Amino acid sequence: MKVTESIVFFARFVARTIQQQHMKKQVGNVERRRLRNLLKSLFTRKREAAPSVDVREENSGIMASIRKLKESQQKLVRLVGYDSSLLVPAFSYLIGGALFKSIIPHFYSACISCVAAGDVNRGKLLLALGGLGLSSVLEALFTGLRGALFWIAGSRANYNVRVKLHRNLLLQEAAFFDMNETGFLMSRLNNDVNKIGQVISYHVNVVLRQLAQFIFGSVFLMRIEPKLAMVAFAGICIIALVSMLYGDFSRVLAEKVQELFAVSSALAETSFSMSETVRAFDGVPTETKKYEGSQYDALQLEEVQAWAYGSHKFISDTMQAALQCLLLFCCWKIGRMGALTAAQLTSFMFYTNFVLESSNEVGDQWAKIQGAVGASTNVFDLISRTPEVNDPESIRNLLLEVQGVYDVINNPNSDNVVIKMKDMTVQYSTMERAALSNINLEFVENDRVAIVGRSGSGKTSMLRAILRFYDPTTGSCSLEGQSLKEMTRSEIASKIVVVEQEPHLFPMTLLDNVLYGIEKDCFDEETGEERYSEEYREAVIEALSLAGMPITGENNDLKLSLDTRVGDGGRTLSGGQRQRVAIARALVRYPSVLLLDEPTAALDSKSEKLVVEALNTATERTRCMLMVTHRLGVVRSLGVNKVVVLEQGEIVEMGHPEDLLRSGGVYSQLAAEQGIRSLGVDATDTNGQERNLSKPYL
Ligand SMILES: Nc1ncnc2c1ncn2[C@@H]1O[C@H](COP(=O)(O)OP(=O)(O)OP(=O)(O)O)[C@@H](O)[C@H]1O
Repeated sequence: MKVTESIVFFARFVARTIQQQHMKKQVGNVERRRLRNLLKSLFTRKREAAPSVDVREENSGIMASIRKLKESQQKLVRLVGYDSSLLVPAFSYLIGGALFKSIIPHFYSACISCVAAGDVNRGKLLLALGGLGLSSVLEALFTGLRGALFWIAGSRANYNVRVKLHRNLLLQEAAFFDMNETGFLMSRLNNDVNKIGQVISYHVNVVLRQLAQFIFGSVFLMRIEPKLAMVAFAGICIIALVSMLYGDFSRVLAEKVQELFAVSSALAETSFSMSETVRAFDGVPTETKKYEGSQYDALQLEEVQAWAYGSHKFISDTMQAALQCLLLFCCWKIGRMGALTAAQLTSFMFYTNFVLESSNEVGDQWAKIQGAVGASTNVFDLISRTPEVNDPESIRNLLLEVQGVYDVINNPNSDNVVIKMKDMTVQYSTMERAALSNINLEFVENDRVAIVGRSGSGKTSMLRAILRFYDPTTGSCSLEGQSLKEMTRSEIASKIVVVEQEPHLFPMTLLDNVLYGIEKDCFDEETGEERYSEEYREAVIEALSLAGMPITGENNDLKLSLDTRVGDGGRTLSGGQRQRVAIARALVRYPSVLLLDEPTAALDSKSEKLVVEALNTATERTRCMLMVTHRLGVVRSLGVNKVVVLEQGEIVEMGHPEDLLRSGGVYSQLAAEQGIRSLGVDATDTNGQERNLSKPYL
């Protein structure tokens, strides 16, 4: 029985092993195919992207590499904004260090000759030893200084490029962020910029040093034996050619690897930011698979990079060794003819090695620089990208002021108009149908407007157009008589404040959140940091109190203070509390326009009551309030006097809410679905607004 069990067990084991081997083979085949496709796509895409023959010729080969490197260097120098106080000493130490390093073999070979020949002249040996010691110390000193300065240069490059990139990314239009995920941009900001710093602090530093050493070494070689030196240079040129070809290949691969890392980091960022949804829907395997897939692609290409490096190293080292043998053979022949002394031959071989090592290092670093050039291309493109929605130029501002004066003279009533949309169409580039079509609207002083409509009708798009997150495709949108296109971001932000459905707070104090965007006006001598003055602090205390979130007195249940930190996204506060902080943010600013985006949608009835009260207070401080909402109950509680009903991006109804309720149109239909009926009051009655406010929400 035991024997049969063992046989069955063994048979099962063999079967399982065969099955596993088969599966492994299949996976291996799939992986190989995947890698092949990856590489194929890499180079076919490169070919597809290649334009006409002439241009292709221009863009291929070593000259193109040099040109690309030159362009990148020029951009880099412009971007990092170095001044001579750093560059001049750095390069001086570099040249000094290289010079002393190239003198060392001279004294070294002199010492060896004295020792090998058993020279009795003590002075000669001491001179050689002294020269060796002095040049070694000076070389070490210059190397240290050069290393430190290039390190600083690399760090400054990182700092400057990163700050400029961060700023330019934040300046991009909203549509840019629809197309580029946060993680993708984060990868550009961190990984790619790091590569640039590394190139300057290390690779460029090494290449320049080796290049200088190569030049000084070559001078010594030429002095000793010009004909032999020419043979050495010919060999070095061939090795350099191989290195350059490898450098070109390395750049293409590095570009792709950085791209894959950026994709991968976008995936990670999304999965972290949606961690609760991932957990709730047991999405860990899905997210892991996606992340693993993108990392795996990068890993495969990195392995290709490693093999390419290994092959290059093998080829160039072998060629170098062959060249050394050839040179030794030539030295032997020349030595036999008595054309060179033993000391000269020793010196020549030292310098040959010296020059070969330098050229080898240049070849090695060249490939790494090329790799970093690949990574930096994307960074430069992002830094130089001009946003499609941007501030007007100063000259246009001037023209506009003239136009503004003209408008005021010709249209004296325009003062009263706060927001005006004229034939405004908003179309997202990724959508075929316009989100808003041919909108004509005017909101005047004291208007309290509700924009309603079914999901996807274009309500949020209207708010975005007013905030100038997107420019109208045709037509215009103006604020207080001035086209939004002619206003700077800071002008718009000083006049329009938005309270979102789920306001995002920064992981800072309550004070900093309420005053976000307002510059600190005092300097704290104790801490040496900037801070807000007492007036600002008092304004925030008042705003928080008016927003229904007092931080002083008995009603401060949560024991909050201005310096309480609210955590990431404001997670230490409830939805209603976050909403009230956002309202306080609006209250301190006294904006011309208050925009509300579903302000009470995420709240329970108790919080809603508090938030509505706070919103009414905030609305009193503005010229005009505009609200997007699905919950029509809030239309009454906020005393809305004008409702705009949208359907498929067009205005289908507009008027006083009570009129619309009675008219039996789309609005009354939407209201009926929520159990809201007409109050039966005369909507044209000027006191109607106050009466409605005292009514319950629904
Ligand atoms: N960033 C965007 N890129 C492309 N299309 C968009 C974008 N935002 C909205 N849209 C499209 O524009 C149309 C209007 O969307 P919008 O968000 O303005 O509607 P909404 O009335 O606010 O909807 P909801 O009430 O569901 O929030 C929709 O068809 C939507 O798919």
